[in-house]
Amino acid sequence: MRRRSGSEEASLRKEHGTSLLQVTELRLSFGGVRAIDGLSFEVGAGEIVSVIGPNGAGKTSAFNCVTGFYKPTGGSVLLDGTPVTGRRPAAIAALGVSRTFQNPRLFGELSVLDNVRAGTHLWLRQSVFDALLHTPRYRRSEQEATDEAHRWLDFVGLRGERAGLVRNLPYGERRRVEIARALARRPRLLLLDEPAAGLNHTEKGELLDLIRRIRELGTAIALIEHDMGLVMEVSERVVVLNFGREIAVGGPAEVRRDPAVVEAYLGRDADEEELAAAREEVRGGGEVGGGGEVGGGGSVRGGDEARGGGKVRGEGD
Ligand SMILES: Nc1ncnc2c1ncn2[C@@H]1O[C@H](COP(=O)(O)OP(=O)(O)OP(=O)(O)O)[C@@H](O)[C@H]1O
Repeated sequence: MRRRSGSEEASLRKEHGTSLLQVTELRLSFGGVRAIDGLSFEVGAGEIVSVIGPNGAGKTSAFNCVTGFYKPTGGSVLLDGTPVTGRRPAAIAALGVSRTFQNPRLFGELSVLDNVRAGTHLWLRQSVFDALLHTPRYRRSEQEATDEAHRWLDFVGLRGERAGLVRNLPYGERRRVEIARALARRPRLLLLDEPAAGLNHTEKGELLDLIRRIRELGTAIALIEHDMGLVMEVSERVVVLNFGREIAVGGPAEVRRDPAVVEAYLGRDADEEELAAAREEVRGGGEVGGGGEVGGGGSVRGGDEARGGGKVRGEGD
């Protein structure tokens, strides 16, 4: 088990400036289940941080607390020093936090383009008066939204038809649209929840390139991912969770050597052969997609759906 020392914290700040996202002693319970149990981690401005851990470790719950979809039962979330703990998703999005979901949540009955245009409404300045009367200002801002949506679709490399319904796109393309919509919100911090799930080898390579290009824009990225090849390749820091707590943090090379990480993925009763296999998986094979899915360990699978207990919110809440 490894915790950051005070001097490590200080050098982290020096390297990345004041943390863009600072999560401290976060707690979240669903009835008797402690989904998050005193979790602390940070993301610096422009940094790529991966959050990994076995199924049920609390990764998605942590993202849901950061983005306001779940209301934590304790602890704090600071964004650029401003407390946002327990605020609503729309308020947190307006402060520059954007996200994607484990299963893309798009408006299936809208076109590809309109899905991305929806992201621009966070910053478009339109009054009800402009919209009702279709004033020149309204028409200009609508054109601006369309142009920007096209730019983001170019940026993510969308191959499919933009005027058609988003639900007719193949899965991998829908994932791109969801990232384009998140980017259209012009975030300072982008949270990606398992963006490589369901992608083929080529698509994973393209995702790796896309994540790097997003970061070049100055956007910080927090990434939940089971594909260890991708995690090891793209992350500057990796935070490892188990049972709702951080059990290790460090650079990819450091984390994959950490015995606590291998054990978390496999459980305590593993024999030598299983441990060797798990080490290999955590290592990720050095190439994108090379590590396959890392699972095992924690046995409960989470998800986005409310199953009672803690306070859960929807986006429009
Ligand atoms: N809405 C909910 N209601 C009840 N329990 C929940 C809810 N969301 C998550 N949990 C529980 O909280 C714990 C953490 O789940 P979470 O989905 O955050 O884990 P995860 O690390 O993201 O897992 P995975 O890698 O499988 O997505 C699990 O025990 C899960 O069953």
